[in-house]
Amino acid sequence: MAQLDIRGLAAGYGATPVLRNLSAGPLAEGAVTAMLGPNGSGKSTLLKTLAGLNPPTRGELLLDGEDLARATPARRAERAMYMPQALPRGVHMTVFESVLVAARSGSRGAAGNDMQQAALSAIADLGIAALASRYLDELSGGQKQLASLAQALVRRPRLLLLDEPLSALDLNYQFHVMDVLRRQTRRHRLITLVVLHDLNIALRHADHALLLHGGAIETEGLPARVVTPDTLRRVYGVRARVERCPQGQAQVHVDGLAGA
Ligand SMILES: Nc1ncnc2c1ncn2[C@@H]1O[C@H](COP(=O)(O)OP(=O)(O)OP(=O)(O)O)[C@@H](O)[C@H]1O
Repeated sequence: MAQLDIRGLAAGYGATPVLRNLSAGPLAEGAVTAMLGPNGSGKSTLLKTLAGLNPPTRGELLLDGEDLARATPARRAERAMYMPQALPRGVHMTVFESVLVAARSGSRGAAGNDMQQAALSAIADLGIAALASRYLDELSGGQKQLASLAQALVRRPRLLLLDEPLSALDLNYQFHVMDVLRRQTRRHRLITLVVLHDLNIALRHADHALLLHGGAIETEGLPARVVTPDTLRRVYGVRARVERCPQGQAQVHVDGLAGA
């Protein structure tokens, strides 16, 4: 079955449980799923568990029917690519070299020229061709984030896990990156999960949304069905409206804190 199914997942840190009996999906291939929820609700923990960095204490993570929780690290690395919230520092490599290394680590026997071409086109897709020969440790925060996205996308994993990939990006790049993510997810039939705090971006660009609250899924479905005044009050504690702008796009307007 071509999809990701999360069933009865429990995970945490040492004796501290974070995710409790969490089930979500099926998340379809070719779809971008926005992972939403307040600070500390368990979004990064869920991504890290999917990436194999934080083994679950219970449950199944079925990717195309295969349980990732029981896969070897090598098999998981082949199938899933995880981009953390905090990017590695002090890597003295050019953007092009870093994307080429990522392309090689994900390739299955592709020729050298093909990988160079793939690296160049991942860099061009993200609109950072001008940065190709710059060193990663000399880039701005947003530029580094774009280079990391190029490294993630060039791998073309089955499961793409991105933790707040827009956090350092300006308005133009936020839109552009979500557009690239959607196109690549469709074209290469990826299953993409992206942690977002901007609900309007989720409404505008995601195909599906998961809303976490206290380590469990509060609700899941089409973004416009997940992001509602009711869920915003219950989960984020705000009074908000979700209204369509004149162009028809749903947008969140926060009027104040719930109870204020
Ligand atoms: N390494 C860790 N050790 C112990 N507890 C942790 C660790 N990392 C996270 N936690 C706890 O797990 C809970 C969920 O954290 P997580 O990082 O998954 O939340 P999040 O939804 O990604 O939050 P944010 O939006 O702030 O990034 C929090 O209560 C947090 O304090």
